[in-house]
Amino acid sequence: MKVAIIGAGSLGQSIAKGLVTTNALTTLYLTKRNISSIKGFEEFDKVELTSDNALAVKNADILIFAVQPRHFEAILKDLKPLLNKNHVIISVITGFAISRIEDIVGKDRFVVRAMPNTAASVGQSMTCISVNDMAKAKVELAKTIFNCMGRSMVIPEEQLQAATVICASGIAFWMRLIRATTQGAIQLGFEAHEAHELAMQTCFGAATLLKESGKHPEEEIDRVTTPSGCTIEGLNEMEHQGLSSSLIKGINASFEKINQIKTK
Ligand SMILES: NC(=O)C1=CN([C@@H]2O[C@H](COP(=O)(O)OP(=O)(O)OC[C@H]3O[C@@H](n4cnc5c(N)ncnc54)[C@H](O)[C@@H]3O)[C@@H](O)[C@H]2O)C=CC1
Ligand SMILES: O=C(O)[C@@H]1CCC=N1
Repeated sequence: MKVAIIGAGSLGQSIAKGLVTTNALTTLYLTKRNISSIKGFEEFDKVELTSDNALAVKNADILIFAVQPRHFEAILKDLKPLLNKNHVIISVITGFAISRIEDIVGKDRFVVRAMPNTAASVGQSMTCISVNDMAKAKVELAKTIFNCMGRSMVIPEEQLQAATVICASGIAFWMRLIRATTQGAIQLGFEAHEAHELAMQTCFGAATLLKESGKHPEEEIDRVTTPSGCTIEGLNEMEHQGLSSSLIKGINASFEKINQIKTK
């Protein structure tokens, strides 16, 4: 695979970190207007850094666009003359519909819209993928790419905005929950670094329990809650204060906002 990431900013670099150790990769082009901040990637033999998008497009088969939404249209229009029928065009750009990409490159091109998250950099992204009609033949390839940096799920494009809230913004939501748990632990007497480790590893353990057992969260909750014990006391107080409700409302607010964001 020869891959180019056009726009190696925050998300583009997370994807690059997830991809760089993949054996299937022969070359990874990283483009950015000013490449001085990504020099660290030079330590990888397979990585080529350039500010020349055209060079990357000419030399790669798989193009991952990770620029800001407002820049995407102009960049794609510029590169259009260089695109050939074998290129797989992958956009990770929020809110930019496949139909808008097809309007620029044509319906006869392989177009994939994907939404990874920043945990791609540590091989733990949850990436949702949608494809145009042409790229139905490239679904396995798209999954292979994103499975290199975590797990992936193919979903209808109509659900991609919701997936962005749950999985991409979701990283921030979970961070805030971990942070709040840390604050609670400090109040109970732990040093900040200890509190952070306790919160993080407990969160990791909870997710791993569900992943490995396939159980519903309530089943695992039942195993922890001693009758009249401290867990149910804490859980009930959290619910009286609206824990589940505030999370659900936050997710809905985020979804309303993402549907208002104009990408032009
Ligand atoms: N899935 C996720 O977790 C997230 C997704 N996003 C989406 O990912 C996309 C990228 O977001 P970020 O990485 O946060 O943005 P960013 O601003 O960090 O990265 C964009 C990069 O594109 C580069 N760039 C701009 N014009 C260029 C050009 N003509 N040629 C080559 N490179 C160019 C910029 O120098 C910058 O490094 C956005 O569309 C955003 O909506 C953003 C944050 C999180
Ligand atoms: O906050 C945002 O709007 C973008 C989309 C998902 C993550 N970051």
